Amino acid sequence: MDSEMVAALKNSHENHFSPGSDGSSERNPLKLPFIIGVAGGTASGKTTVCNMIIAQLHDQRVVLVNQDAFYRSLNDEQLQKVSEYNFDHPEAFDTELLLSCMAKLRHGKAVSIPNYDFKTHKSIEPARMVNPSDVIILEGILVLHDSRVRDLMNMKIFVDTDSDVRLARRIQRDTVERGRNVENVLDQYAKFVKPSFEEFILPTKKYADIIIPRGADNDVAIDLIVQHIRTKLGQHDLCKIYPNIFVIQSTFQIRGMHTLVRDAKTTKHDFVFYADRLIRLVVEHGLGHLPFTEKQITTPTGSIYCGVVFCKRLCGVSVIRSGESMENALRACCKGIKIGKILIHGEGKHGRQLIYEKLPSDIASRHVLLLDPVLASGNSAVKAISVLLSKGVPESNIIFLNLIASPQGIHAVCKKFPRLKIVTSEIDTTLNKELHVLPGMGEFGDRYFGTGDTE
Ligand SMILES: Nc1ncnc2c1ncn2[C@@H]1O[C@H](COP(=O)(O)OP(=O)(O)O)[C@@H](O)[C@H]1O
Ligand SMILES: Nc1ccn([C@@H]2O[C@H](COP(=O)(O)O)[C@@H](O)[C@H]2O)c(=O)n1
Ligand SMILES: [Mg+2]
Repeated sequence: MDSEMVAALKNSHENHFSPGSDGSSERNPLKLPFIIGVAGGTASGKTTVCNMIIAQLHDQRVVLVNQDAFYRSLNDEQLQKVSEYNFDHPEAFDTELLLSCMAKLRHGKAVSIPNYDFKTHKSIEPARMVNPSDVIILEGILVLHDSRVRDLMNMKIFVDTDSDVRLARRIQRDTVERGRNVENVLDQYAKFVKPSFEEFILPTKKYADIIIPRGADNDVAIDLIVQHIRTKLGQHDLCKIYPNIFVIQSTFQIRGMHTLVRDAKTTKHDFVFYADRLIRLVVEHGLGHLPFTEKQITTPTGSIYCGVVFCKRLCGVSVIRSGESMENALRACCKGIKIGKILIHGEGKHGRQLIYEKLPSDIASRHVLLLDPVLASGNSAVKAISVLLSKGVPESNIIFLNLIASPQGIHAVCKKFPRLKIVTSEIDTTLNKELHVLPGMGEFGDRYFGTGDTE
């Protein structure tokens, strides 16, 4: 990943659109759209980056709103002295109109947006009708300038392209598409565009969650952004429906590890390395859901530190065989933890049978961390959980840890066991006919233990 890429993706806290449980993308009028702001200097590639994001999000309803549409039309007096007009100043835009259009779109209403003409410096007929969508991308040089506009956004992006490259592109574009000559472009650039970039646009970079160096050339950044939007849209609903599903906060580090473990070309060695890293994160996160009591200690400086101690009566239970890959991480975090095993048989939609179990005799009095890296249909998980309950483990004492979970698996487990907790690192899109998770990561056990075809 590019070292310059800043990825402080924030938790969005509102009720966004997400696909239905059947994967359809019917709009639910009660959901708010996911709003992305894309700022950056002139000709940095904002419009091009947005079009790439839209193209890649082809299964979502996405709409692009350009801040340019909200340029104030020039009057005759201003037109006579157009070379003295600063189009790069925040006042050049009708931000009140932009806010009212965004408010309507945000609440699911179609809106008419002005159609700005760069040749006549005026809005022209016909205006553009924009329909409400699941994702709204607001793009323009100053979209991160006004705090009221920024506050609407769930994700803020700054496209950061070298200024010489931008000037060269601007000359090319404005002479071809915006009716200018080279002299006009250079004069305007020196007088207004460059100083306003430094005064108003560049300072808004600090508000960005993501900075994309090299604009549209940065395929990796665009791909990661698209994946993140998909994750947000897909995940949000399930987390709202089931308060007992916990998805660890997505970061580009985590997405990078998922990219490696999901890649069919990844070698066994790398698969194990990155799967282990992800497992460790999930285990640590899962342990954070155990009950704790407060404890004060004295540090070597003689100061008091108010801390916590976690419940010690634990047991890991791995679902053979993939779940055994998670045992080491659990042992590394909880010294001497007891580990039990459950083997379930049955494939596809057919029923599941318990083949073997080896559990501590006092398991009923322990908190159980159930280990299985992939939650697919949920059939095996439901069986394994039923075995634990039959041994007297209270449902609320079970934390089910996995790396990826399908929406179907989450529905199956969370509906039946609302008091148990699931901790996972990503929620995938769906299951295929064979009930394998998509996009998934293939046969986890084969890839981890080297029993498949991969090297
Ligand atoms: N990565 C790129 N390589 C080459 N040309 C590009 C690239 N990105 C954008 N352009 C071109 O540069 C010009 C400005 O890009 P655009 O996306 O319109 O920038 P902005 O919306 O930031 O002003 C356009 O003519 C576009 O086709
Ligand atoms: N009548 C106008 C209006 C705007 N500009 C310039 O457009 C730039 C913003 O558009 P980008 O696609 O480049 O982001 C801005 O820098 C204005 O100077 C113009 O020249 N004429
Ligand atoms: Mg543009």
